[in-house]
Amino acid sequence: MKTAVHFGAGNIGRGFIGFLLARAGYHVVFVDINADLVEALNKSGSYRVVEKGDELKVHLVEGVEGILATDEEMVAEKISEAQMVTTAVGPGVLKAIAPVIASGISRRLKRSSEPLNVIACENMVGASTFLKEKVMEHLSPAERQDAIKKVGFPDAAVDRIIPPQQGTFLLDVAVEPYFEWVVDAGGFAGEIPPIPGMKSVNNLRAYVERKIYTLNTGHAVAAYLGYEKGYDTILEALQDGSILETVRGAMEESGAYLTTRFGFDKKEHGNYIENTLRRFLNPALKDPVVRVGRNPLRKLGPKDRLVYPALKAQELGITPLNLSRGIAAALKFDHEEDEEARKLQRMIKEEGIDQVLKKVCGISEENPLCGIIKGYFIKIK
Ligand SMILES: NC(=O)c1ccc[n+]([C@@H]2O[C@H](COP(=O)([O-])OP(=O)(O)OC[C@H]3O[C@@H](n4cnc5c(N)ncnc54)[C@H](O)[C@@H]3O)[C@@H](O)[C@H]2O)c1
Ligand SMILES: O=P(O)(O)OC[C@@H](O)[C@@H](O)[C@H](O)[C@H](O)CO
Repeated sequence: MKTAVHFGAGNIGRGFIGFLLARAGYHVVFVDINADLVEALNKSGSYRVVEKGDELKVHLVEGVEGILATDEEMVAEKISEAQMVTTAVGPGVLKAIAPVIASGISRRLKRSSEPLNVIACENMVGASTFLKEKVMEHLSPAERQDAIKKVGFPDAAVDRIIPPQQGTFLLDVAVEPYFEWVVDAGGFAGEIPPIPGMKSVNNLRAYVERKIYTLNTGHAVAAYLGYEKGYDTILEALQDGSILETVRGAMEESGAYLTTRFGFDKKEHGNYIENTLRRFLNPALKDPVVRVGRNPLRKLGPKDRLVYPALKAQELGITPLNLSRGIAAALKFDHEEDEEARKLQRMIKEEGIDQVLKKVCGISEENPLCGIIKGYFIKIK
């Protein structure tokens, strides 16, 4: 039987990637730092994915197991026997899992010449390429030469909204019906494995940028403006007409960049925006604004969902007022339970807003955006 080792038995791990891999006939080995999840996976060996759309659909995922991430010996051994390694741990964790992936690859190269593919399924442009760089740092020069031929790291775009779970059974996952997993066809080692639901394309960059700078852009603006106004969920935030208008405006500003850069048809892109908004408004998804706004330092980064499209729109001669409004709200995100939010607020207090815009967002004082964002920031109570 084919084996897939998946890092991160969280929402995307169980509800999306692990689910598709198991459905394609892989024995899925979940690696996680959460001992309760690992224990539950080993105890039951199965869980349910519940699609919450107009109607309810329940899928049973069977033949799965769990390993604690700290059991590095076992993790490396499983990787050495696997055909696929996937991740959904969050972009900030990729560096930490690179050594054990390298150790598994090193063992495998000694035993087999079969190809292995490693796909980082994270909200980050070029996540697998980044993971590859980190993994290669832990291989010897000879292993690196070998790995370049036998181990693929295709980049990917992953899209399925999965909020935190509220059910009574720890492993069950409630998901929206929609999903899209798109992978760079040119990045695979060996044949592209046939996994129903995974689409391989030659223009991945267009897919991944469209997803992150549309869906995640709009989502983040909704989360930060919603948090600012005291709403709990994305649905509540978007039922506020003024927030909906800013969210749509921000997606249109990033859309001006995306349609110019990738040649998407403007009408079709408009439909993509409206479909995305409809997904945000799914009443069955109780998606907290604090989940969608999590890790504000990452989300305010120069390549991430808010600042990058704002700078790109600016290059086209557009003043991205809605994105700037979203950035200002993100800078105010002070959710106590979020470590990055606490750090961000400390930085603003100690270093001032100009320094934070420069250091975190890559927006210099000379850039007119700096003044626009500050103008909004000052007005937020
Ligand atoms: N939830 C969504 O709607 C969604 C959709 C598309 C993409 N994503 C992306 O998928 C990734 C995962 O998101 P999620 O919502 O599933 O998060 P999550 O918090 O539900 O799951 C992450 C899992 O990774 C585990 N983890 C953390 N450090 C680890 C380590 N060192 N080794 C192994 N496991 C570790 C955590 O314990 C957790 O179970 C993120 O990059 C996110 O941006 C999320
Ligand atoms: O996962 P993050 O923190 O990068 O972003 C939060 C949400 O926007 C995100 O998880 C979406 O729900 C997801 O990207 C939908 O495909």
